[in-house]
Amino acid sequence: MRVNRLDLSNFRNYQEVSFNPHPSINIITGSNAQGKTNLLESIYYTLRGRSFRAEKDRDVINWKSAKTAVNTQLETSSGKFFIQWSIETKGKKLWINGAESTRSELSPFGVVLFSPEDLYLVKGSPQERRHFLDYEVGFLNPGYHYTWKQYSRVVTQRNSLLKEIRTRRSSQEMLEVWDEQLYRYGARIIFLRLQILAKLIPIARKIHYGLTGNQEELQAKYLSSLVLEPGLAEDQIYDIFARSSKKLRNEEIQRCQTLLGPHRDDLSLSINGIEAKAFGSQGQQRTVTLSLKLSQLELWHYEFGIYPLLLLDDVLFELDGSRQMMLLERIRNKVQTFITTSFPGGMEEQIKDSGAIWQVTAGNLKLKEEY
Ligand SMILES: Nc1ncnc2c1ncn2[C@@H]1O[C@H](COP(=O)(O)OP(=O)(O)OP(=O)(O)O)[C@@H](O)[C@H]1O
Repeated sequence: MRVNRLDLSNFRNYQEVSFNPHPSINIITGSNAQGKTNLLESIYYTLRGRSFRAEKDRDVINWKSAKTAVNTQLETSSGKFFIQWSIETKGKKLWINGAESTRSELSPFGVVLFSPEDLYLVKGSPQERRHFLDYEVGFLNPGYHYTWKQYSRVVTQRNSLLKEIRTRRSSQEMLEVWDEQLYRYGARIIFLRLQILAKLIPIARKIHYGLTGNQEELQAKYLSSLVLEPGLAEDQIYDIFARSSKKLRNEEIQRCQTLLGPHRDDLSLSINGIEAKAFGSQGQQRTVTLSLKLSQLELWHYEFGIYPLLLLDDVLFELDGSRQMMLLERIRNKVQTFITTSFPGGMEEQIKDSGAIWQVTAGNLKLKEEY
């Protein structure tokens, strides 16, 4: 899958810009605050229908304008697609090949982003790792998001009810209704997460081993708030969830909180048997994140037969030379990649025959060198 052309009109600090990226590696360079990340953001927006950093859609509209347009010509193994976004303060619209469409119709088009914030995947709270499981790999199963939304709703409602039972001494009868839904959606989420991880982890381990010159072994394990043995079916997880939850009923009422379930789970990540969060160096944590991100690419390819786009925002050059080389070898002529950096020194040699360097200056983009 690749972007053949991107036209931006009043997107962040770009007024009118056309970009015909290289089919393989694109290095976007320039001083600070020139628009490198904004360019990546526009590509991400095209494919996900939201920004990876703006809280509100209107933030991406150029300050001097009332609306922005992002038009992208995309090519995949199933054909050519023209994706148009029009974003205004009052709302946004999407057209795919001229027909008004919804965001969910973008699901066949994949994009994997690695930005500095993603380092929290290793060093952040369990919530960051659950976010990875729910938003970044959950999409591989079409029913995942629906189940996850239903589950979140049930947890919120159940927590309010627990509070009511405690403060107003209401009857516990209503809890039964929510409990059944909690176990059903919860067991499904855990089951799907385990299924996805069973595919993702072996790929990530292999990539990590390669990126570290066969020096480091990555271990990743799902940490559930329930006591689960390997290989359980969904209804077995349901039963364990129900049994364990009933034992905690009184404590849940006292604390007004649902204490068990996938919203309390985590993913443990270690390198050569040592916990990456507490003991990994910055470079090691970065490599673990990169291995997980690259395994997303491979998993997507395995499931759908095409590689998504890869966006690396300010992260490649924090890796040492050999890890950079290994990364570029993996993606060269296979994955269309966009890499931002203020220091492209030495890249010319590495992207030989397979990339281009672009210069961004105050919202203007120009081809610096093509290889
Ligand atoms: N809605 C907007 N309209 C106009 N300009 C904007 C808008 N939002 C952000 N900017 C400006 O865009 C500029 C470039 O931002 P961007 O984050 O892309 O920089 P960058 O080149 O990636 O820099 P760095 O190397 O520091 O990460 C900033 O100076 C910012 O003020």
